[in-house]
Amino acid sequence: MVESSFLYPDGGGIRKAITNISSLEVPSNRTLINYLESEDFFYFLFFLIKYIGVPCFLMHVICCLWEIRCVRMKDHSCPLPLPRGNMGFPLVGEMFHLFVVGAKYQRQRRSKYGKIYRTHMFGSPSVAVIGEEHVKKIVLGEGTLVQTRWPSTTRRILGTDGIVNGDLATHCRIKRLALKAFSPKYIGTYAPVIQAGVAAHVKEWVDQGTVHILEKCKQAVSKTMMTVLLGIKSNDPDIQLYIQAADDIINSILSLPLDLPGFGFHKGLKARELIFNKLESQLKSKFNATDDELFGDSGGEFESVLLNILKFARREGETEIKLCNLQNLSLEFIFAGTQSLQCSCSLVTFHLSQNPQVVKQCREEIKAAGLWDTPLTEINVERIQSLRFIELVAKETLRVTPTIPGAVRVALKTFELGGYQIPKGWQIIYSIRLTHEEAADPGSILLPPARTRTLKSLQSPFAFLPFGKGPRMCAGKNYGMLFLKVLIFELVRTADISLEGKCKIIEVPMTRTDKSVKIKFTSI
Ligand code: HEM
Repeated sequence: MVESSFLYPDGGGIRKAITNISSLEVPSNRTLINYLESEDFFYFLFFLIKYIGVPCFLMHVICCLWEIRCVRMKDHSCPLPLPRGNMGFPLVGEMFHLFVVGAKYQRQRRSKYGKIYRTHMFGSPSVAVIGEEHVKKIVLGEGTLVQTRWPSTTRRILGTDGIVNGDLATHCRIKRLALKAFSPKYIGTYAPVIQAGVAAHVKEWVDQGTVHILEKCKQAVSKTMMTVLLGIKSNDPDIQLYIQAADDIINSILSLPLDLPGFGFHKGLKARELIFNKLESQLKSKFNATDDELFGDSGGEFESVLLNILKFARREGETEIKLCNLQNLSLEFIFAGTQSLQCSCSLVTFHLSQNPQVVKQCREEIKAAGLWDTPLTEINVERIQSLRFIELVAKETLRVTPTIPGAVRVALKTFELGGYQIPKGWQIIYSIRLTHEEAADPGSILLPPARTRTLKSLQSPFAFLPFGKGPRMCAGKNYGMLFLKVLIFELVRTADISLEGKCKIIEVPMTRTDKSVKIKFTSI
């Protein structure tokens, strides 16, 4: 009896109700009226009200209070209303909705509330913004209306002396140097490493026949990035260790900030130390070198992006650069560049597998340029860069399936957007995915690129923004585009590409093929 009242605090009524529910079928010898008047029905009703109705009602009341609390955080000195929307559940806001429903969540909210709506995401009251005219105001408002702010874990792992988390002055100083290192003039110097890497990986995929494409793209991108960006050679005995460290850094960024063994954040800090030590041993001698030594003949040695940045700063004289800036920058490249490029490569391959007509047109372009039979490593990169159709395929992939679906800012002051107020301190999430969708035929799948020339999205600068826009635009855009173009070039020249089994595209937090997706390569 004691046990029974412990389990069923109302003295066994619930047990009875559960038993009644399991035998809910109304016995044939009793009329419905009899059943409704019976004690069984009373228990059933009691169970529903007490254990489902009351908690749901309380939850509803709590959500209403949460909604009121969040809405009261608006700027009362501003006469404009807040955007329409829903603040979700207390504390977690609409994070569950996003992760359970995926990208459909944003589409549902857009059709319900329009192109500007309020929500609660990543622990802050937020406003989601869609559409070129609104997104333009956000991305160009950096420093005046909004600023980029990453979670504290990102700042602790990546550091605050680089582009992503540096103060405005540091951001501008380092970003200018980074953009120079990725300018068309210098991108050509990295091309041979990209071409050799892509050629070797594509050959391996074709030899294997059928591969899990996301995993293979991860390997291809990581190894090449280590060499080109950080200067860690592909034959370094510890290369796998550094690639693993890069993975740990990416995984730790949005983890719980617990520096305890076994936790992602702890792994991230260890990985950071490993890469910092490697760069210190590689770059210290360059920092201590005289101008003659630094700018003299490199003896055919490959010059990485980081080394080029150091050289630009030294050449300019007044631009100061420290080892910590380059160390932070290396982690930022890993964080911002590796995963986005890996995912984009998996998507480009997937789209090629779905569009044989596009593959055929790429082949015709390559043949017309006289590049069909030349080994990839012997082709001058300018020739690949001049292939416009292949470039359109890369852009079209990023338009239809933008790897990074949006970016986050924080309002520096209360301002107006589309007739609504955006209160100071609120988060602004601008959507790249839905801005692309707004500007194009809804639901289109990799349009034949010939049609994309007339597409509004490629003509209007703020309707096509897979790399963002404005002062915070992607620093590695040229590198990413070149990598994708070289990959498309080599894939269509080498093999027929088809999907094996099911197709599954993941849309949150980054757009990519699912790790189970297999692509079959048949040598031609
Ligand atoms: C196809 C691949 C890539 C895509 C789609 C992509 C996209 C983006 C996007 C959307 C942003 C954020 C813009 C914003 O906040 O408004 C960004 C930022 C950034 N990306 Fe990329 N990216 C790619 C590859 C790369 C690569 C390869 C690198 C490095 C070599 C890189 C380095 C960065 C950096 C450093 C930032 C921060 C810029 C800043 O805060 O000023 N990205 N990228």
